[in-house]
Amino acid sequence: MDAAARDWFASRTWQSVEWTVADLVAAKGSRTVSVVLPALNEEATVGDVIASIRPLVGTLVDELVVIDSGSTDRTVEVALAAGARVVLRTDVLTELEPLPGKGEVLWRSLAATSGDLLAFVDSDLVDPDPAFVPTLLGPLLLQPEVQLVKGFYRRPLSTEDASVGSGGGRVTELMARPLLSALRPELSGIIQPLSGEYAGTRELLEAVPFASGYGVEIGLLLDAHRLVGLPGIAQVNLGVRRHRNQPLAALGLMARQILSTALGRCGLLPGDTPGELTQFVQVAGEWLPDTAGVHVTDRPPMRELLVR
Ligand SMILES: O=c1ccn([C@@H]2O[C@H](COP(=O)(O)OP(=O)(O)O)[C@@H](O)[C@H]2O)c(=O)[nH]1
Ligand SMILES: O=C(O)[C@@H](COP(=O)(O)O)O[C@H]1O[C@H](CO)[C@@H](O)[C@H](O)[C@H]1O
Repeated sequence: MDAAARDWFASRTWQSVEWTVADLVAAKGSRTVSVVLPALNEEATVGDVIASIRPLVGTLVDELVVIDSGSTDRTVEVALAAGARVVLRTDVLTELEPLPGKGEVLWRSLAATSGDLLAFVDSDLVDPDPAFVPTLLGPLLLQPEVQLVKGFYRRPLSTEDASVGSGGGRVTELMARPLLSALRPELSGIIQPLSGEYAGTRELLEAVPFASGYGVEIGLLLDAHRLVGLPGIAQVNLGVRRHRNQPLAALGLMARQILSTALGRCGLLPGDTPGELTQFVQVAGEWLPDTAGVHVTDRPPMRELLVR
């Protein structure tokens, strides 16, 4: 392991946490916390994810927001019934036509919320752990230098025994981790670089661009490293994380978006370069090409748009 990564791993990894919610509320002082759940057609799971966080609202958490990504199912209704505030991507920055993608709604969530600190939690989690948010917020509230906290966990695939499985994080293991080891070995100590559960300061999150698609996590990690260095980044053990696993072909498209963003952030590919991915499907015994466009736009740092 890269020497800097090894030193960072030793000093900024919490394998277990000693703080309580009460400790964090005391440390929070006048700072405010927004929890944001990006959601695209998550009617089956968003209610439970909200329920796992809602007891913190009013103490550790000041606002719990589902940012909807154009759902066509009952995500909005379920989220409202579960007690979250729901913001449609067209409700905010209305002058900008929404782009498709997870990063787009996370970027828009900065304009829809006011917390000094933000925590992002995916809406497709299965058996979400109420400790996720307090564990993520700990280093931000207790370590002044830290501006980005990534969660890590054992990730069973939905087809595996949840008590021992670890087959999840397929894009992480097969693409993101090898890519970071090649291009940014200092970040090779990050256990889950793509984890969808992470927290950051508004100061950092409004200072960096957001990749509009699935490249948002790798882009934020690379930009955080560029702006605040390893001392500004921490990682916390969240235990076990299960979610709805997409099929391999969908993860191929996700990986292609992540690759575009990472190569752009590392100066190896001009940003916003349109691309495509050709995959193959078998139809009546024949293998046929299936080509999809991959054009992931970066949204600019929010602070360039918002006059506070
Ligand atoms: O265009 C999108 C794609 C995804 N998501 C949300 O982002 C989270 C992670 O997306 P997904 O589950 O598709 O990725 P995976 O976890 O499979 O890597 C989930 O809450 C999705 O509902 C979103 O809001 N907009
Ligand atoms: O980590 C991964 O490899 C992918 C796919 O996970 P699985 O193989 O379905 O467990 O999931 C993550 O990647 C996305 C892109 O960064 C994030 O947006 C998701 O939140 C995260 O679950």
